[in-house]
Amino acid sequence: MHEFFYKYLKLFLTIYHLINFEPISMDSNASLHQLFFLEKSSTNLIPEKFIWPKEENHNITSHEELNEPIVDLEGFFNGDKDTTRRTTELIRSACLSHGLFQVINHGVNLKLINSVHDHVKDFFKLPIDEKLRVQRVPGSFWGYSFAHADRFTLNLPWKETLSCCFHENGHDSEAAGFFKSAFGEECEHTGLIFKEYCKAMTKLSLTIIEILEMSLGVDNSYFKEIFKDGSSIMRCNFYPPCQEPGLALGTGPHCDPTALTILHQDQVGGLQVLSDGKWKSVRPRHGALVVNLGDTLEALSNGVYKSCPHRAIVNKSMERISLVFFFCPSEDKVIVPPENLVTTERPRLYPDFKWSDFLQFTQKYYRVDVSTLLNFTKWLINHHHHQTT
Ligand SMILES: C=C1C[C@]23C[C@H]1CC[C@H]2[C@]1(C)CCC[C@@](C)(C(=O)O)[C@H]1[C@@H]3C(=O)O
Ligand SMILES: O=C(O)CCC(=O)C(=O)O
Ligand SMILES: [Fe+2]
Repeated sequence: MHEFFYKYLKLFLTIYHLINFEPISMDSNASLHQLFFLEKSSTNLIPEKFIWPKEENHNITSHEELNEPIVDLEGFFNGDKDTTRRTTELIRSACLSHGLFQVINHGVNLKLINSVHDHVKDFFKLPIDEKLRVQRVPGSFWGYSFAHADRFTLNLPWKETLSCCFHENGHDSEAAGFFKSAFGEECEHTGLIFKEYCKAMTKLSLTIIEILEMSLGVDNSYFKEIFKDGSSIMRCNFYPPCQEPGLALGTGPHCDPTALTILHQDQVGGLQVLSDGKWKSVRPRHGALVVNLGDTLEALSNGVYKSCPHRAIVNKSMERISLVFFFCPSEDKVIVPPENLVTTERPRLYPDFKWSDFLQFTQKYYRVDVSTLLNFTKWLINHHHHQTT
């Protein structure tokens, strides 16, 4: 199968060459991104579709680091009052400014994290034709996607992704079944590991939600209720090396539309946050997990806490993997901030909405960026206006 594919690709390249009268070599170092999008840029080494506007990709060489808190959760888990108060304060200050912090002693087994990384790496090393067998179909969150080329035509991200969904009370073997049916019996194990990882992430997400409730003085469990029975998204990003790291982006600037994101990055680094008008790097730390707030949490807190604007840059020589867990509310719960966060000085910032509608907006009508929530709000108001007139 593998050989057949490359023969086919070579044939395709030859035909392309004949049509274009251009010297083209089957360079074994050329990345798949290069080979798949043969529209050549006249001046650059990468295809035009991967080149982002100047204002998005500037400052790539700046090495300023974000000064986010590194929060140790051990004291909280042990029920230590003083430490818990300090933890809550630390998280509050990060959420008031840019919405990102890291956690250590988070209770997630480091062996499990490494094991997911190994499986993910093996998956992305498979020949492209095998990966395409589990290609994500539009509207679904299951499967493989290559530069999102099936969804977008411009500003393509320099990455491949593998995604799945996770529902606490879902079918026991959903992920296991997906891998087994796609790659055969021996891959059932990969699915089980994914499932275990998502379970651990859900547990940690609920812990963090509890701390966020305390930090906002919200009645215990108001937020928690909204997440009961929700279906979350797990996404693995693979960023191949890129000859023009200053022109491309691995993941473009955006805020996650979801509520809470727990991210594990390898030691290569590339995650950046927009803070005080500058892109700052989030330094990879062994064993730590990066937590950031998404738009749904900003709406839930009536704008008190900030959804974190971030992106991922690419690297000239190293590949990079990040494991991202997007914690989502239950589909039909209405996102309304609790009473104590709505006052005359701070009126409602966002209208009521259901997570299912917001998710649909991001998949059908809008490409997620740093202004998704604002534009969704406008869309909702417009939509409502049309329905009532
Ligand atoms: C609801 C979602 C849309 C995206 C996947 C989940 C959570 C985050 C979103 C995303 C990852 C943010 C960056 C841009 C995006 C297009 C991507 O690079 O994958 C986003 C996802 C998407 O629309 O599929
Ligand atoms: O890979 C990263 O570090 C960031 C990925 C990201 O922001 C996302 O998948 O939403
Ligand atoms: Fe993100």
